[in-house]
Amino acid sequence: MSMHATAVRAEAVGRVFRTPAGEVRACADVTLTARAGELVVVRGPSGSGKTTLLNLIAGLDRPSTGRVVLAGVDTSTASEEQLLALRRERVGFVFQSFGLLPVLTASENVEVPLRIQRVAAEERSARVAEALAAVGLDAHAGQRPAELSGGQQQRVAIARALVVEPALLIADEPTGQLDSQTAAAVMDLVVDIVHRRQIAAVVATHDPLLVERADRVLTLHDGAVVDEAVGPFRAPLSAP
Ligand SMILES: Nc1ncnc2c1ncn2[C@@H]1O[C@H](COP(=O)(O)OP(=O)(O)OP(=O)(O)O)[C@@H](O)[C@H]1O
Repeated sequence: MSMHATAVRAEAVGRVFRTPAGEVRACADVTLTARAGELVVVRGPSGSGKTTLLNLIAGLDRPSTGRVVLAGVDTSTASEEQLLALRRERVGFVFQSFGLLPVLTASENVEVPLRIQRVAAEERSARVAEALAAVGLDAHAGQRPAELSGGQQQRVAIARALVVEPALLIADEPTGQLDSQTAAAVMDLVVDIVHRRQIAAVVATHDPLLVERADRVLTLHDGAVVDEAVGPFRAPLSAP
């Protein structure tokens, strides 16, 4: 993959939900591109459509209008099987609630996506060890989620997202349950991983520290982009 490969592109995407109370336009005419090594932050008040947009670009949901091209595949015309494979192999997910399985150890949690992909045992253990080391948790591999701090649990979730070597990392309020100091450490880790591994990341967050580090910030209101800003820390394209 080249340095600036497009991991996902949403083109004039809309999503309408039909409810007993009528139609809800959760996403309206949103265009967004996330390239390898880029951190895109999506922010906006509660109900502004952040989760809806993340679901669309991650291939968990399909748009009502417009299109999403994820790892080169148009999600509107892809089959359910293709979408499932795309999500498993190309997308890493991190959620506010961590989503770890409580009976499994940290390394077993990280191993789950590789088991689903039927990766051989020897390769699995090498990749799990590498992913846990990348998030600084090698010493905690045998501990269950309840035996880890919130920040450590979120780092396990990040390792689980990374172990598939995704083109796209999707994170929905990843630091929402963490105290500010732990949140800052987790955000540093995410930013470092995005840049070092050249993964495209789209993160829904209110956290000003992450907004500050973003390459692009989209602000949503009632499903529509009301502001789009280029981050101050983006390296100039023609750096000497
Ligand atoms: N499956 C659904 N069916 C009907 N309406 C939905 C559905 N999913 C979301 N909505 C509506 O779409 C709008 C956007 O919701 P969404 O969850 O995307 O917002 P959000 O910005 O992620 O909010 P929060 O910050 O509170 O998580 C809301 O009005 C919500 O009620």
